[in-house]
Amino acid sequence: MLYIKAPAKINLTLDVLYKRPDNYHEVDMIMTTIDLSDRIGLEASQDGLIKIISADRFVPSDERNFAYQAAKLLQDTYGIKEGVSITIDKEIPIAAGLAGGSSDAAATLRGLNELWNLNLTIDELAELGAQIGSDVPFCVYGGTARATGRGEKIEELPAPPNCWIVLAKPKIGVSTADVYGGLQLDNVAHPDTAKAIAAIASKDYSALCTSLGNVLESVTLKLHPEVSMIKEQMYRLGADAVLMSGSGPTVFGLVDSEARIARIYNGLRGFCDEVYTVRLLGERNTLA
Ligand SMILES: C[C@@](CO)(OP(=O)(O)O)[C@H](O)COP(=O)(O)OP(=O)(O)OC[C@H]1O[C@@H](n2ccc(N)nc2=O)[C@H](O)[C@@H]1O
Ligand SMILES: Nc1ncnc2c1ncn2[C@@H]1O[C@H](COP(=O)(O)OP(=O)(O)O)[C@@H](O)[C@H]1O
Repeated sequence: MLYIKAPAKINLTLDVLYKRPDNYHEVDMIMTTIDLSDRIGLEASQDGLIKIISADRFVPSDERNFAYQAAKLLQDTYGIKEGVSITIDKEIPIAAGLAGGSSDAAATLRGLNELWNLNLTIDELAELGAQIGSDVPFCVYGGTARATGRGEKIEELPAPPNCWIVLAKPKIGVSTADVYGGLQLDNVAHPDTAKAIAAIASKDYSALCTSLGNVLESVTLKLHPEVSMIKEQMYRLGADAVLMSGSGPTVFGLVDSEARIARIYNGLRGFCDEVYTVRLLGERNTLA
């Protein structure tokens, strides 16, 4: 069995420029991976079948699973006759704005490249991944990147300044399509992406904290007031900066002192079931 880590991402910035004729939105965002990961196990089989095994009943076990789609795409594109059993140990909350499904697909692409001896480059894997979802190319590379286009054009960035991340996920699932669909671009505050990139380049933690922004908050916070409540609570408990990740509803806070982490974590546990303290991974994935 080959095991691969599939880390979650957060969006440090998420700007939407305009709606495109293909119904996607042109985005400009900074994403970075965190050490909250699913674990993907891959076992080759000779029957040609793709099987999904997961103890989590919310993980689709058929062709709706993005990891299934990744394996099928490789089989169809390269005429692979082998099959694979894909075991997904789910740690990343589902439909949370953390790209769990996309990361499972990306890890499956990286792992099957090795298991099926395909010898594809990481750029080729990322290009294939774009056929599965807009966040998959970023997840193939991992690390920290600016993503443009519909999210599939990836430009590597250096690791952000060292800090802790507190994540809190309210008990609601959010549909990415619904959130983009509800966006009204004439009345949103756009993040300063260039300032955030400069802050990352110079490892300036304070400047990074003041340059976070996500235009999708304008939609999700209106639909789900509990997300605003969690943001306020995180600020009150002492986080240096707080933002919703992706289309939500997960909220993350940046903290640069270990001493404050326990207070924020414990304070949030009072009224939110799913709270995590994680580190930024910063650097890119190795190929497998
Ligand atoms: C918002 C973000 C930010 O990282 O993440 P999540 O909240 O999903 O984690 C992404 O843009 C989500 O990417 P992903 O979840 O891969 O989306 P896709 O499967 O490609 O698209 C789902 C739907 O979202 C909308 N969509 C997605 C990407 C984009 N640039 N414009 C869009 O309008 C489209 O309606 C599309 O049909
Ligand atoms: N491997 C997978 N893990 C989780 N969800 C998956 C997976 N494959 C497909 N999905 C579907 O993708 C949807 C979005 O899930 P996810 O990727 O976790 O969230 P998000 O798009 O908010 O980052 C879910 O509703 C789920 O049914």
